[in-house]
Amino acid sequence: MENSEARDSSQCVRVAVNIRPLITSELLIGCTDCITVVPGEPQVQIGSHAFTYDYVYGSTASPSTAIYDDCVAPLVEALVHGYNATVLAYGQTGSGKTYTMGTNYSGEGSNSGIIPKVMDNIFRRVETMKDSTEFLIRVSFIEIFKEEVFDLLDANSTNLNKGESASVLKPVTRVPIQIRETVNGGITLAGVTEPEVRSKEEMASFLSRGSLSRATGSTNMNSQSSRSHAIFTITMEQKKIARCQNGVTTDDVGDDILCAKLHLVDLAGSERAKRTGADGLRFKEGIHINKGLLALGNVISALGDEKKRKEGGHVPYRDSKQAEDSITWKKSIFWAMWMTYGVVSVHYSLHDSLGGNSKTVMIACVSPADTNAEETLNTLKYANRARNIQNRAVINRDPMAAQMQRMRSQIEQLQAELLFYRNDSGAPFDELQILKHKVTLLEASNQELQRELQERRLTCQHLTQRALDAQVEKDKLVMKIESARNGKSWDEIESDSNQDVDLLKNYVSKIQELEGELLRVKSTHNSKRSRNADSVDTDDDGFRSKNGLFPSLNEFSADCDSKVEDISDEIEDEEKELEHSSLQEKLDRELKELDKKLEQKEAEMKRFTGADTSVLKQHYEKKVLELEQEKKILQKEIEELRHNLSNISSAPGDSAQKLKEEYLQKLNILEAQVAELKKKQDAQAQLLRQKQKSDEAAKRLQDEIQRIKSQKVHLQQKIKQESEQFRMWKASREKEVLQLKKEGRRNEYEMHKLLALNQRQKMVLQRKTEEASMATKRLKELLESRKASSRETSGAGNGNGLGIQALMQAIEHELEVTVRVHEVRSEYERQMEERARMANEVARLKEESEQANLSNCPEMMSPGARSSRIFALENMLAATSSTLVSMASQLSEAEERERVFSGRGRWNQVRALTEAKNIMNYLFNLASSSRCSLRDKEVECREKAAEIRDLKEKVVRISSLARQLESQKGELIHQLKLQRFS
Ligand SMILES: Nc1ncnc2c1ncn2[C@@H]1O[C@H](COP(=O)(O)OP(=O)(O)OP(=O)(O)O)[C@@H](O)[C@H]1O
Repeated sequence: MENSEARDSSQCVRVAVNIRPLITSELLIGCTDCITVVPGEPQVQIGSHAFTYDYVYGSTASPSTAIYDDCVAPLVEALVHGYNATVLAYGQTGSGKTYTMGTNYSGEGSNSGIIPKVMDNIFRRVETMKDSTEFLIRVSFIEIFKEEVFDLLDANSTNLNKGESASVLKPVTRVPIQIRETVNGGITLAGVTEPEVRSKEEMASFLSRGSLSRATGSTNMNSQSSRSHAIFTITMEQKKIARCQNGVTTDDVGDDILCAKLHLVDLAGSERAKRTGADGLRFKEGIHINKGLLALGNVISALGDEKKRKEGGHVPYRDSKQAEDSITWKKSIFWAMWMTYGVVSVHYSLHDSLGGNSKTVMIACVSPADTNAEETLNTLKYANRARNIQNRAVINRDPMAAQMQRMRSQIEQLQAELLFYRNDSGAPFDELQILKHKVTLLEASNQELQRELQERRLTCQHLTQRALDAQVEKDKLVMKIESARNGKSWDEIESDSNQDVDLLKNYVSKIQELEGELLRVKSTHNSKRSRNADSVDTDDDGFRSKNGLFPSLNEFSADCDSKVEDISDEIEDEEKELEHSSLQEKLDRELKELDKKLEQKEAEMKRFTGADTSVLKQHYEKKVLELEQEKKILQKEIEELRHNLSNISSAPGDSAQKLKEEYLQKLNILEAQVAELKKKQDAQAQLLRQKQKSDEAAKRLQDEIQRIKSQKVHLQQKIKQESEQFRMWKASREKEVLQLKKEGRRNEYEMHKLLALNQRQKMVLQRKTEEASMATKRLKELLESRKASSRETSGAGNGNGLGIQALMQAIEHELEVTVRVHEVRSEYERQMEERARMANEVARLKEESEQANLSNCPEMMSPGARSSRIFALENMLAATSSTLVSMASQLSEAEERERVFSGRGRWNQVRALTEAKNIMNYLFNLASSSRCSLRDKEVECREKAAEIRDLKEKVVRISSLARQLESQKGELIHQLKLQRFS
């Protein structure tokens, strides 16, 4: 069970890079941002180096506030599940480690930083789980200061009272904690204060108490520099609460006790004494800090080296060979830290093996300033190596509880097996079988789905490729047709097309890119246009890709934005003109329509007014009257006839009868005439009504014509107004353009002047850069040759004559390299000083210009001259930046090789080289400080040499004298002997 857990949770150390913004002190000396973050990728670039991490924050990547959610929250979750976890902030001094970790917590309200958020999250989790789990939470807060461990929560040895300045340390009153080795190879910190905490507030009070006690000091690079490595540890023990069911305590939760630790580490920052301006106590602290960090770097290197990891190579947990061999290991704090605090805390049984029982996140904090490029590069390299460290986090159970758990699961397994062998078809076994079967089925279907997915992916790729090929093929054919039309022979076409295939492919992809860009520009244009003028018909179909294959159409890369901005002015003008012309068109169209309507209405009107309606009316009315009178006369006649008829009918006789008939006939005729007249009268009345109606219609028509006419006038006015507005706009625009052209000419002249100045300055800069690059090139060569010679040395080795010769050669190389490094570094520092001077001048000039603007006082320098000077200086500042970064890169490489070289364990060689280097450094110091005394010494030496020459001459004379005396003596002895014989 634990093994599988261990395998599951095996993972690399995750690394996040946090780039803080440029701070005021950096901006004041003209620093620029030298780190680029690849958009959308966790990748950073500095100079020619590029690194990829798990996360990158700041400098336009994700905001730093997201660090907690992305990197730390999962670790808090892991802690609750029983895993050890570590968050480690690493980086140069002043790079923002304390800010990021929130280690300088000073109470409520200061909630920025990781630790306050961790506290909050832990207690929220505890609150949600308190019904089912019992928690015991403890905290400890220690610092490693000058290779000693101090307890920041120990009330007796706390070196500071609240409010006391951090820089007034009283180390005498603090007693370091003893580091003890445990039986199983681990180490413990004896008697460290580990109080239990029950609430977030309680935990926060311990954090702020420890923060106040932490050793801090002021340096040139950070006014509140942490001088120690601080580790805030939260230990969480948890046990499931047993529940009572029907009066019986259920046993299913077991005796599982989980105990895990979360270490929040804020390391002291690496520093260069020269840049921090550290001396005395600070300088010594700096040495300790750097020494510890170097050891840490070596551990990270070794752990991140895959080859070493596979071979089970040596990991220098302790900072030197001697430390590993002797009991001084206690002083090697990094070993202690790594081992105890889980960052890479090894499986104790494997002692020096690689990886640790912890889920670890390293936050590499960097400053983006180019003055810090060298240190930033070193931090990025270390962070990159740390990514390769493999940890194997396991759930930390109480050993006894874990044993019990193991035994319990073993019993369960045995019981299941027993049931199986007895062929007992009990329900739980059946259930188990069913579940097993289900799992198998699900696994099979999962596999099937994955296979299908894979196939689909392949098909998709295949289809995309085919579509691309088809496009190429189509273009090829179009080209062939074109060539055939141009009268080329078939062979020529064939050979041309073979040559053109690659070209075509390139073009297709190029077109693809360009279309993407065009579409993007077009879409921006369209969106603007649609916002500004609804009536404008867009014709963007032509710009739309005819081929849906190209995914690049959807990619709107950021670099297009700038182009769009550049042409947006032009587009605006075009838009305005388009808008105007389309409006004019629209109004013209409307006007034409009105004219047409008017014509129609007028034609209709004419039809009405064609005949003289009043005459017609009079005529009809007259006619009606006449008919009326005629009718009356006829009716009167009828009346008379009726009367006569009645008279006659009463008279007897034939004649009366005849008259009666005659009258009756006449009456009938008259009545028919009256009926006829009545009909005519009705028709006339009908005509009159119709006439009235048409009059009304004519009136309406007249009104409408009137309305249309007024509309037309209104429209004409509008057109006139619009044209006038457009004319005015165009005039103002032309005026503007003229002004801009004038200004442009002036600027061009100014620019020519500046360019000439810039050219001159560039030449100076180029010369300087060339000098610098020559130096760095030479350094590179030397580093290369040193690498080669170190290989030779290791090949020859073993103390024989050749080995010694090679060693001597290596030492010589080493010395030469040291000299070059020294030269490059002084050039680097000189450049930085120069840059700071330029930045000061720029700031001064800007301030002067502001003051001149405000007070209107006579200026010391003309504005043109000042702005050209500022421009030139800013150009030079920008140019220096890249030189600085490249030099920093060379220096970092030199340092890196040095580290690798010294990390190889060839102690004799290293010692010899170190001594030689010490002598070299000593000589450098001596040379710079006592050139005058050397001259005196030279004079003295010359005098002494003259003395020696005199003495030598004397000696020669004396010895010849002595020889003469000797021969005289011999002669005398000879004569004496002869005399004696004679
Ligand atoms: N993300 C950030 N945003 C704004 N300012 C920041 C940020 N990170 C750091 N700073 C500022 O940078 C300065 C240095 O930060 P900090 O003290 O955290 O650095 P450090 O790496 O802990 O340094 P040292 O190793 O010397 O202790 C502080 O003034 C801090 O306010």
